[in-house]
Amino acid sequence: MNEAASTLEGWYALHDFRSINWAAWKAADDEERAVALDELQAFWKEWKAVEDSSKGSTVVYTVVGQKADLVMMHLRETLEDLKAVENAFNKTMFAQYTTKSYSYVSVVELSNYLGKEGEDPMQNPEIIARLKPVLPQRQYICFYPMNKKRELNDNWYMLSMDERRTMMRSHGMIGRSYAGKVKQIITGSVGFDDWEWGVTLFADDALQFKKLVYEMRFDEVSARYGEFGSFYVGSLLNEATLEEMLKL
Ligand code: VOV
Repeated sequence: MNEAASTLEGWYALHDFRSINWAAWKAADDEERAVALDELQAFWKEWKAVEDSSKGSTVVYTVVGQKADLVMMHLRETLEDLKAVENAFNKTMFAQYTTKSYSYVSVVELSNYLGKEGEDPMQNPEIIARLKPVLPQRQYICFYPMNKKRELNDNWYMLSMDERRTMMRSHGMIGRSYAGKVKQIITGSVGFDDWEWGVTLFADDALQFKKLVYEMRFDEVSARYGEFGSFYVGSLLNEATLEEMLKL
């Protein structure tokens, strides 16, 4: 049997995409809308408290285009915690004015391709911080799921560890040239969702997503072995910008 990469897992992730039912939102009266918004703002404060107690992290972004209107990305310690936050949102008044567009379940993952020999990664605070990250509040988010191919001639999983490591090194070099411009969070979803990984990128300049993803398309690991799902892009929401977005 070929050597599997060993992986480290951190917080569980839920990307929860919702669309706003504008007809229902507009049909509600002022008081109903105010109650829904208040409840949502209170809920948001609870997410912040979870983050302050280092038990998870949440960010909320708009989604541009018709795939969804917003995405709540939650990181939590367990799948039960993720389900609880999803349920709690579903029970809010605001949720009645939304429909479910898409969701993605995964877990923050690091692989050992570029790890240092002989080092126990769990003793490295940088690794721990990457496994349980506070999600960045950059202006833009980009999310897409992906696989590595398992076709007869292009089967990632039949390559030797050395071949995969060489390609991942090249991948990492391209990624590193975007340091400070794009922050990536890779979440593994084998056994959890329809694709093998979720890729979540954060940047203050959305064009850097295009440049990075395009450049990676020429790199063997993506050019030859990458398969990609739908892309979602949007901008950061906070309590104030959410209110602005929902104002009639
Ligand atoms: C912002 C830049 C950036 C940087 C610095 C970066 C670096 C690295 C390193 C060092 C490593 C390996 C160790 C680890 O950390 O796990 C990875 C791992 C991974 N990556 Fe990456 N990646 C980036 C960015 C980045 C992008 C944009 C994509 C999407 C690919 C594309 O074509 O659209 C991606 C994918 C992945 C995946 C799916 C994995 C897991 C592969 C596996 O087989 O296990 N990644 N990645």
